[in-house]
Amino acid sequence: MSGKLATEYSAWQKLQHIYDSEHSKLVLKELFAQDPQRFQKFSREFVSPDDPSVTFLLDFSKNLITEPILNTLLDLIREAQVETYRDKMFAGEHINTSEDRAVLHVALRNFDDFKISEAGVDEVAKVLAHIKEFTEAVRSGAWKGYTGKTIKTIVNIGIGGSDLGPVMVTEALKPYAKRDLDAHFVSNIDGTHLAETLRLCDPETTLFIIASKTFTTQETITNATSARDWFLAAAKDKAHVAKHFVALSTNTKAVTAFGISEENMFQFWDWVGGRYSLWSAIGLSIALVIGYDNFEQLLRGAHGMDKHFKTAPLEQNLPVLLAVLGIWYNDFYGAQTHVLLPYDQYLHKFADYFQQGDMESNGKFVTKDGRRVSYQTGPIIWGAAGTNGQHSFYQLLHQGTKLVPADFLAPATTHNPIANSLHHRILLSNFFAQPEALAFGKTEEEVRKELGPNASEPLVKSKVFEGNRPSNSIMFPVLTPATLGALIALYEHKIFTQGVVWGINSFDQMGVELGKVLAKNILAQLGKPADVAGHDSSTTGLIHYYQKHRKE
Ligand SMILES: O=P(O)(O)OC[C@H]1O[C@@H](O)[C@@H](O)[C@@H](O)[C@@H]1O
Repeated sequence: MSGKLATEYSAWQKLQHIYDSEHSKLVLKELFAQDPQRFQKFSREFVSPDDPSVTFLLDFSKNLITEPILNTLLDLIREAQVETYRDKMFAGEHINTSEDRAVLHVALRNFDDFKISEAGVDEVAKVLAHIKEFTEAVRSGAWKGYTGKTIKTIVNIGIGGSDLGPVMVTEALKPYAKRDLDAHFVSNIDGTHLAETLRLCDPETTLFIIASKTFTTQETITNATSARDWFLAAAKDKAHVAKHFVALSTNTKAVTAFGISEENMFQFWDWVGGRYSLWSAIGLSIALVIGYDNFEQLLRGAHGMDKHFKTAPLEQNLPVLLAVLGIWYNDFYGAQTHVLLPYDQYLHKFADYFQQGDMESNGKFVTKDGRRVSYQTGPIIWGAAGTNGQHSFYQLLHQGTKLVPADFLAPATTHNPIANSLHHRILLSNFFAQPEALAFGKTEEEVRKELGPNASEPLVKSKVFEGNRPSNSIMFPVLTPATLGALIALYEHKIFTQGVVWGINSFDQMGVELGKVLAKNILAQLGKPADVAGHDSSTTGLIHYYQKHRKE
């Protein structure tokens, strides 16, 4: 990010030239046939520098690249000074320029390796100790509710980054969960979300965790207030709130104004972005569910990836490799989306999580110095856990008209080896088969041979798979807290790397503000038709329809 538009880098121009002159010749079937070493050349094994059990394989050989293309993509990384900006991030420089903030989620999982001087970094260990002490008290039953009973249910109330990370990780690490502690997550302002959750809760045994970096988010504060009203309807005395409500926030003033005392508040800092905050106090619900030691393992796993990202040479650097492959398709092939396909039911929220992680970070059309980009920035992220997607949207992946680069992820060992691991073998056979089918397809000739001479032309054509559809495959031995931490950090740093190349600020989210302001204005006008003013005819018509038909 040298103040240049990405298109101004000479490596970018070279890549455009390569794409224009060579892309029709980049055929996976041929590339594999020509080079028996292709898998060896284009796969890397990550072994955490901190813990050799944290390891995974990235196979990126089924991508539309050659060695010269990869080298040119890495030249782009050099020219955009990604390593310099990476080091600035790790050093605590204020690389979030629009908000004048450091970007230090890496400091939340640092365990003393990197020296970072930024206010608050020296308090990380203290907050972790608070999380440890509190989670142990709740999990052991020492923490009692207002009638002396132990906590059986936790309800995290938060939205966006104060929800998606805890939801994704508690789902992913269920094998490590305390099964007699129910965890619920309420995010939507739709009263249905809270009402249906409260049906499952007993005020005497429920702990509410109010998670909000700003503690001003309309949805969260409204849900928290209604939850407190529900609680007080049973508990009567406001003094009991202290045993049933804790807050995770950077805003002490608003937390205490809400009625939660400072000792029940878990602090974090403005240098933790919402979508990078599961490592902070926002992870309290994770620590409650899986226990503090496992939560720390998650952090340590991420730290191992941080070290790798910071020190590994570019051609070995996994986040960098994923980033350049994404740029190749996004900016040269014109792919609009990127699909995340974990073959692990425990990772069924992984794509939802990185929808915010990636799209809120890199969905931007203005560079850091205010120029309109002339190229594509962040892709649309989507996905679902395998094999479900195969019976739904994979048709388009295989035979649609769009190029959809895919990441397949799977553990070699399942936590649930039922039927002698038959389920897992079937799952993995699909995990191996799908990238193979995408890459190599099925020719017309093969279809004809299969159908015989009497097959109709349309039938033959409809059964052809053109192939040449790229994917990455990531395999790991087993989904442990540390492995998950490393995987999340892998994608975080991929997003960072792409943001630097595109010249955008990956760490603000100005695009979420306009809708909030308009909604606030409209809320004040919902009373009667005469109050509805200042809108276009469509918006006015919609509000009038609501006013005519509502029954409250
Ligand atoms: O944690 P709080 O402050 O409630 O924010 C919750 C979410 O709000 C949204 O508008 C975005 O800005 C997200 O990045 C953020 O995670």
